[in-house]
Amino acid sequence: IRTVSVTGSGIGVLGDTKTLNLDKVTVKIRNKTETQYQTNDLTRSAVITTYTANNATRLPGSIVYSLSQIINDPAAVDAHYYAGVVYDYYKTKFGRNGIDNGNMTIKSTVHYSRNYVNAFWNGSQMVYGDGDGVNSLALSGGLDIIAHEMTHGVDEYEADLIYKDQSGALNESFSDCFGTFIEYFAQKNKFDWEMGEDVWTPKIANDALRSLQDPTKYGDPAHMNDYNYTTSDNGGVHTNCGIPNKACYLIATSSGMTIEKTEQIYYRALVNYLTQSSDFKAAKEALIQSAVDLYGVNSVEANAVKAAFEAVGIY
Ligand SMILES: CCCCC[C@H](S)C(=O)N[C@@H](Cc1ccccc1)C(=O)N[C@@H](C)C(=O)O
Ligand SMILES: [Ca+2]
Ligand SMILES: [Ca+2]
Ligand SMILES: [Zn+2]
Repeated sequence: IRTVSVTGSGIGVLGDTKTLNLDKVTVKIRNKTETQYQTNDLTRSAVITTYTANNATRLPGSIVYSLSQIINDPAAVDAHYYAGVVYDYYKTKFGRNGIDNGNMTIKSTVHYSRNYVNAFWNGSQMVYGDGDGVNSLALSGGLDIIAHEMTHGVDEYEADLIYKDQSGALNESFSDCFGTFIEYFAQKNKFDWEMGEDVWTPKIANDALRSLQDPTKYGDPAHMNDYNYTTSDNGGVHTNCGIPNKACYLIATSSGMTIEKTEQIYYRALVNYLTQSSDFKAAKEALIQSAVDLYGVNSVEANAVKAAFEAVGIY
């Protein structure tokens, strides 16, 4: 087997052409050799490998490859390309070496199951469904979704927030916040405070799965008074995240604040202060302390964090 890094391309879920870093491998199949261009990106300090489950559920499945430098699998094209974008974000903004800060291989699997309208981090890798064409297109087509999933990986090596009730809603919220920060970093022209909009309900315009700016737009709470006490969805982690999500939006859009300052505060809290059992109040304290560390006691930044969490009912 001989491998060498080459540049290829492919069309993404939304029909756009993306340049891809591929691995040109000569394999022996019985008594003949075949040259494969595999979705294995060796150009960064962390290897990025993209697999297909071929609509089954065994993980990671098989590496996506082509006999030419064109990858003819839109879901794989976007999963492969956007994983690199998210790696570059964490490296550029915080000097972080990928998911574990040790340049572990970044693995994604696309075409998981059938008509699967979801995506997840399974503790070791990212997994994406194809959607069902009505509720969503293939989920790897949304950069904010990929950033959401890869941030779960980062969380696992840092705070490792328990995926239940308030710590679980925080876990979801940090993934939504960094999903939004990363969309701003990479696609300022497509930046918004909503989640999944690029692939959500192809037949309906201007909608998304969640909004950080106005969680109530999609039926999620934006204040502690409306916290959903439920046992479903691990204590409503995908709805109650609206409360810290709203706080994040308020922080970033407060006077004197920027997304660049907000993401530094959030990253420092995730790495230095949050723990597995942190609840919303602990998150408020962690984020205020992070802002104090970075910008000073009683700073505009620290006060913006305090005011935002109080505005959503967390004192
Ligand atoms: C087995 C199901 C596991 C769901 C948990 C994953 S991390 C998750 O939160 N997935 C995101 C995907 C996403 C993200 C942003 C925008 C759109 C969709 C999620 O929010 N899933 C929703 C649909 C859910 O599981 O309720
Ligand atoms: Ca978005
Ligand atoms: Ca839509
Ligand atoms: Zn999630």
